[in-house]
Amino acid sequence: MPLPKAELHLHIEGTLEPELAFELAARNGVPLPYADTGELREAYRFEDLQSFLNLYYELMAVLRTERDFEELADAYLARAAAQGVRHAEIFFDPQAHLSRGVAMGTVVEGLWRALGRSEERHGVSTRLIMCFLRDESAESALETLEAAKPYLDRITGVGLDSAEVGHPPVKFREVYETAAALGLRRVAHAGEEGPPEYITEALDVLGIERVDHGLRCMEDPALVERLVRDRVPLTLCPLSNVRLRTVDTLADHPLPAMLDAGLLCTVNSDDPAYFGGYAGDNFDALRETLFLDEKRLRELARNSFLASFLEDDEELRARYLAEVEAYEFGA
Ligand SMILES: Nc1ncnc2[nH]cnc12
Ligand SMILES: [Zn+2]
Repeated sequence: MPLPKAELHLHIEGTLEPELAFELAARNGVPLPYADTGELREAYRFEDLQSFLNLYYELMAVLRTERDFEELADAYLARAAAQGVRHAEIFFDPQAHLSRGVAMGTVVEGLWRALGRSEERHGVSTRLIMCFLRDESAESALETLEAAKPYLDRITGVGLDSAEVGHPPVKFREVYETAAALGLRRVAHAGEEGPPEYITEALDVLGIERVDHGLRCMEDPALVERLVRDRVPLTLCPLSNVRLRTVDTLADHPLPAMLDAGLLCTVNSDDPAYFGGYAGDNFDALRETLFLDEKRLRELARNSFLASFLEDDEELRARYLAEVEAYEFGA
């Protein structure tokens, strides 16, 4: 039985496996510039975040109907459950669909068909987090939030993703203020490729409650001290960092140093179809390469539930935390 965990940094569009991409391409009559899944997999060699994003946005063209989004989410939930994920807070990128003529309702209702029955079917509770693309304008983000208003009962929070460098958090001050006034939780990618100042700005200006990635905080000791003091969770994605060359190798990953510094770190898969593994694969890789012991692995699992947005169901959080404490490694 795998270690119970929550996944807090997962782009649903990044769970599109090559096989499903080809199936949806055929069903929807969308041409793909790859002969087969093998040739597509060959394209999964990334130089940096942008080279990955180019493929990520290209392949999304196959997602067109509610049924497509439902099947995408259902496939992810099945895989995640098999790797011990008990709770998933799932990002989606509506602007990448709206710009292709796919309506907000198609995306949210499609995802909801899978999420709404996930506890029953997969034993995984879920939340949805709507991300704004930071390389799009602030006006576009505001329009996206407006378009999401009829679906806010299904959306727990907002996030910020896509190309980071050159797109500082301050650009999105207004949309985050509006989101907060609507009662939405706030997270943002910061310090993945961008400098530690973006993390500070996202905390100060956007009022984020969790930092997605946050890797580069280690360059700023005062920021680390603040994150430790305020117990701000970081959603790290180790296999993603290796594939996008944010770290040279997994052995060089700062996660052990971050835990030693007292940071509230969690481990997540980001875009598992592209980066070589789901949540459990990330845990396994850390255990094998960074020699994390049982105490550390349990800490990471505990952190994932502590950092989750389960304030609306503390009983469920307590149940998950009890599962983590009772977990027997090797059993
Ligand atoms: N790792 C990542 N960073 C920024 N934007 C993303 N969109 C999907 N994955 C992402
Ligand atoms: Zn991400």
